[in-house]
Amino acid sequence: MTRSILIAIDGPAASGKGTLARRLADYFHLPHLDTGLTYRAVAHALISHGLPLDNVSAAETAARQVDLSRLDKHALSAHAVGDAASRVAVFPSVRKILVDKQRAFAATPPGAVLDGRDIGTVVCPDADVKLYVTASAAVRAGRRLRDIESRGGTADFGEILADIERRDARDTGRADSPLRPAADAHLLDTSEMSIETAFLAAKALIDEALATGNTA
Ligand SMILES: Nc1ncnc2c1ncn2[C@@H]1O[C@H](COP(=O)(O)OP(=O)(O)O)[C@@H](O)[C@H]1O
Ligand SMILES: Nc1ccn([C@@H]2O[C@H](COP(=O)(O)OP(=O)(O)O)[C@@H](O)[C@H]2O)c(=O)n1
Repeated sequence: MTRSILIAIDGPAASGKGTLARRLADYFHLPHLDTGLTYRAVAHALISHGLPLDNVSAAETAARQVDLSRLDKHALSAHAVGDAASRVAVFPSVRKILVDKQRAFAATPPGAVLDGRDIGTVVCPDADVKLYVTASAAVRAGRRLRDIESRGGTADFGEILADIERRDARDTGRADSPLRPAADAHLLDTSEMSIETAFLAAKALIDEALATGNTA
């Protein structure tokens, strides 16, 4: 019987963690969960009902209704929904509801790849391998701008950069589960890496950790 493999990937907005997580999940034949979508789904539900993002009890209700098998990446992908998600993500009661669902996903054989902000530190502290993916804020803003333009939208680089820096500050500065690398995470700065180079670097780290049993 093959053992379960759990890969935890964290990092700031537009660092490339989702792209990397999908490639690794495909390569290692593991299910993938983009945990950012769970926070986006809560924010999207509040916005759709015209409710303020600091309505904690409505956010808790929306969090309870999140169904991991029905997360609509396309509907939740807007840049503004990411910002709104980081506002509901500060509430510990909302986090607890979502983290319980994320842990259940991670605990199901044959393992999984999860990406987010607190996977290596809080959701799956016993993951086999932990990666912390970064890139400079300017590189990340450029990537997000290209994302928006590729969907036919327009945006200003300076505004996207300011949004990214504000979100970084909110995610690293919150009291509950702030964004930070786990002590045993492998750091991967993709500022100067192509998607393929980042994938090969991550795969090498994971292959080595699994072969030596020297997992995170
Ligand atoms: N190493 C890379 N080099 C260039 N572009 C990248 C790289 N990694 C990801 N991207 C692109 O940057 C954008 C953001 O990547 P994504 O994986 O969605 O980031 P995150 O999940 O961290 O928000 C996507 O358009 C993706 O194709
Ligand atoms: N595990 C996670 C994942 C996302 N989040 C929050 O949800 C927001 C949106 O996450 P995301 O991963 O979809 O954002 P992007 O990196 O795709 O821009 C983040 O800015 C965090 O505030 C979180 O707190 N914990």
